[in-house]
Amino acid sequence: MEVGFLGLGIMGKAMSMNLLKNGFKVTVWNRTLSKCDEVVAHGASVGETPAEVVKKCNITIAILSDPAAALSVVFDKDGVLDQICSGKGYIDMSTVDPETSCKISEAIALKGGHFLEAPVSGSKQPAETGQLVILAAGDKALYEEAVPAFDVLGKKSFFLGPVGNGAKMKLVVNMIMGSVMNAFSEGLTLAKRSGLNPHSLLDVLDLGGIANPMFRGKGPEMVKDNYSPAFPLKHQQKDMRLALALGDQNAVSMPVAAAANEAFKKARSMGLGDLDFSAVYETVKLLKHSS
Ligand SMILES: NC(=O)C1=CN([C@@H]2O[C@H](COP(=O)(O)OP(=O)(O)OC[C@H]3O[C@@H](n4cnc5c(N)ncnc54)[C@H](OP(=O)(O)O)[C@@H]3O)[C@@H](O)[C@H]2O)C=CC1
Ligand SMILES: O=CCCC(=O)O
Repeated sequence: MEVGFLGLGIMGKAMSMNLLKNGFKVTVWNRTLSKCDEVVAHGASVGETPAEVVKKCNITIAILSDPAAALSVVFDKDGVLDQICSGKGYIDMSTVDPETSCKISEAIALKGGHFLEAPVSGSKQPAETGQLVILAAGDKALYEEAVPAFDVLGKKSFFLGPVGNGAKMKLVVNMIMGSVMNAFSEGLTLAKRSGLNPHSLLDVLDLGGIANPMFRGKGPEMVKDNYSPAFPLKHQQKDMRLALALGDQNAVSMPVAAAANEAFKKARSMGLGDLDFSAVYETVKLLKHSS
């Protein structure tokens, strides 16, 4: 199977390499073209523009930073819309808001093409090992056609119905994750400030009812102040912002998520946006004792 792949950031690079490893023919494009070199060394071809990739491949996957990037790659000159047509499918795996997905879907349908949104749960390591959770919605026939690729990229795929439902599910999940990360940061700080060993806290948490892979994976690194990026903090803050907008639209009061969003904004203002989202811990540590 031949697929196009747009966007070779942390996720896109790992996912396209994984497709190559599993025998797919892959043609890649990235805004900064030099980032294609490593995947090309592993057998990928390069397209000079998104349009060139779509022209060559019947299915093109994208995973880009945010709604502005997702829209630009489709609508700008030499973008996806230039070449999408009947018989071709476009799958956007970026985390965006439902409105962005719907806008892309409508434009592609007008050209006779097929669209699926398919944001993912899971981060750099699950992307490298094909253990993502795929939250697809939109064109069911395209979903079925993409299952062989999804089976390589993920451990489980969900088809959630009409376009927008994948984006909504992803935003709800990441809203919860961002709020939990803030509570975890406060807990680690409280443990340390009150004289406890933070490693003991991690051991206790890992044996209880709120044990989870995030505490297990990120906790020891946070204690070492290591925020090497798997999921960049700027993207987590984008997801909180988009989830809060979804809350506005649905009149859902979300004070916990709103406070978490403020902490991620604070972290961005401290220049931590390109670090892992666990660097929000630094905003809690920053608050000094008042007595
Ligand atoms: N990292 C993670 O753990 C996860 C991330 N996600 C989501 O996946 C998406 C990608 O994340 P990740 O790989 O971490 O992000 P990165 O920041 O590592 O990569 C972002 C990608 O988007 C491209 N890009 C940014 N702006 C534009 C633009 N205007 N036009 C074209 N391309 C653009 C970048 O190109 P260039 O190289 O030129 O800058 C790069 O390829 C995001 O929506 C994120 O929320 C979802 C699950 C997990
Ligand atoms: O969107 C990013 C999700 C990161 C994760 O699930 O660990």
